[in-house]
Order: sequence, then C-alpha cells, then structure tokens
Amino acid sequence: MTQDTTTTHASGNVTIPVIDFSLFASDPEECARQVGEASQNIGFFYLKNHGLSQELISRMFDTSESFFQRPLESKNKHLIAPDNTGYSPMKSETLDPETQTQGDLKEAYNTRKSTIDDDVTLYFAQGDKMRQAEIGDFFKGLHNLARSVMQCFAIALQVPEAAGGRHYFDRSHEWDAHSGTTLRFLHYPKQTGDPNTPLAGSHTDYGSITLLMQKDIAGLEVQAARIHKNVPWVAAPVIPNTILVNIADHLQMWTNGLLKSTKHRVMYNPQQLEHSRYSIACFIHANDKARLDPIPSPLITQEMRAEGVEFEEGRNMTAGEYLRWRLDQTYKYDQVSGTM
Ligand SMILES: O=C(O)CCC(=O)C(=O)O
Ligand SMILES: [Fe+2]
Repeated sequence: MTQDTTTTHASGNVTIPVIDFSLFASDPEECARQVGEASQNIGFFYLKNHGLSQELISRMFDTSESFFQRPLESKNKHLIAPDNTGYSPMKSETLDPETQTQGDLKEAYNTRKSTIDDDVTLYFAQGDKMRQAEIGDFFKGLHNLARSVMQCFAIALQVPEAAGGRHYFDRSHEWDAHSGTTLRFLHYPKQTGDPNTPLAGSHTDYGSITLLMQKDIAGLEVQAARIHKNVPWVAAPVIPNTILVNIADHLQMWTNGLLKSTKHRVMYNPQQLEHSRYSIACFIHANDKARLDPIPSPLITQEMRAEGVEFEEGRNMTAGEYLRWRLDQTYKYDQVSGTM
C-alpha cells in the first residue's frame, strides 16, 4: 500500500478522490470501500452529495466575512481562551513551531458544542439569535455527517459486530458528551505573500477527522504520504459543492497507522493580492474520556504499531488529554496580544 503511494507520487499523478456520499444510503459497503481506500492512501477525500445545504454553507461564509471585517478591538473582546473558544488573531497560532519563523498569517474564531448556545457563539453571530441558531444547526449537521463517515471506517476496518460493528465509533463521538470537537471559521486576509512562507504551517489535525469547506480561493496543500520524507505537496483545490475530509491523529493511533493522519498546510495564492481567503473547519474529536489504543479490527496488528510511532506519546493519553497537549505546543495564551 505504502509502496504504491510512493510510486504514484513519482509519476506526479496523485489526486485527492471525490466520493459520491449518496452511496452511503444506497450501497454502504461500496461507500466504505472508497472511504477506506482514500484513508489508507492520501488520507484526504472530497465528499459530494454530502447532504448539507449549500445555501446554509454560503450563509456561514457570509457570517464569517462580516465578523472578520469588524475592527480588531471588537474582535479582541472574545480572545481565544485555553478552552479553545473565541478569537485568535493574526500570528497567534504557529502550527509548525519547529520550522516557522513567524505565526500563521490567519485569524480565526472557534466555538464548541458546549458553547454553541453561549455568548461566545452569539458574539460571532454579531448578536443575531437567528444566526446563532443557524450556526448550531450547521455544526450539528457536520457532526452527523462525520458520524456517517465514521460508520464507513468501521465497515472498512471490519469491526466485529460484538464490538459495535459499523456503529463502533458512535459511542465515542456523541454530540452530548464533552469533547474537543470544534467549529472554526478561518480568514486569511489579502496580502502580498511570499510564495514560500506558509500562511498556516504544516501540521496534522488533532482529532478523529476534519471536515473542511474552502471558499473561492485555493491554498491548501497536502503531503501525500506522511511517513515518507520528501514527497511532493499536492494541491487540494476548491471543488464546488463538496466537503473535504481528512484523517486526523486519533484515527492514526486507533489503526496503528493503517489510516493516515496526513500533513497539510496553507500556502499563499496570488489571488490573495485582491481577495481574502475564507475556510471553515469542523474538527471532530472523540469524547474526552476515549482512549487512543488500537481498535478491534482484524486488519490492525501489533506489528503495525511502528507506523503510528510518531504519535506514540499520545498513546497513554485520553482524547481530552491529547488535545490539551497538542494545543499547548502551538499557542501561547498569555502572549495572545490581538495585534495585527
Ligand atoms: O484553511 C484551510 O484550508 C485549512 C486549515 C487547517 O488545516 C486547520 O485549521 O487545521
Ligand atoms: Fe488542519
């Protein structure tokens, strides 16, 4: 599998597959096969016919745009807190602290399941309760979609019926349980960027999967085979009416590396001379108490454990502890100054 991936790369043919998610209802086995294959290779796939309304997604981008246009003093009123909610200003997060010389050239606003009815979300909705409710519906819609995608993983990984079968991941990804699941609105302002300086440094995501929507302007790049060094970066273009899904760290740990938590970054796009780039990411995390040990699957063996070695340190943590550990490496909360 790994060898194939590398070979494909050498010929420069790597693309991120587009999967028709209406298959999930009509032929779940086939859908799971396609999701499983993409997850073992590039670790990224687009979903079309994902069931979320495109109008709702567009309204979310409108809300985001009007929030980020507000003056900095106003955005700073809900500065990002250690619970990972609120506003993170330009350069306050450094996703790749080992190589970046400055923080990411983006600003963001985060809300969580537990804060969806609170001031944190109302502030982002600019005091409009209808918009706040819509953000809640959107978040729940994404969470449901993620649970369906995770049913595909359980089918593809042949989780035994006695362990939960296709519903294996449901219990560890409940809407009502406390988890690190976060809805994040991102803005990469217009700029004369240096094409070699990332706007968001190379990283993996810290949860189970991430659902991403990009508006109009591309910039996301994906490292096709994370366990090989020096593989080229592949562009993840904007494909209208799709949601991009990527595998994140929990799944790499749960599968001893069979599924790949793929590195990605955001690079400067010349269109940003004239236009801001907006994206929305929904980071799906297992319930805080979930453990990150290998899951019951005949496809996952102890010998494969070396594949997940990069995450070995996370193995003795719960999902909640792992998130805390990763966030503490990329943020310095006491230094979030709110300056551009
Ligand atoms: O903005 C994007 O396209 C990707 C953002 C991302 O990877 C992240 O916030 O983890
Ligand atoms: Fe990411």
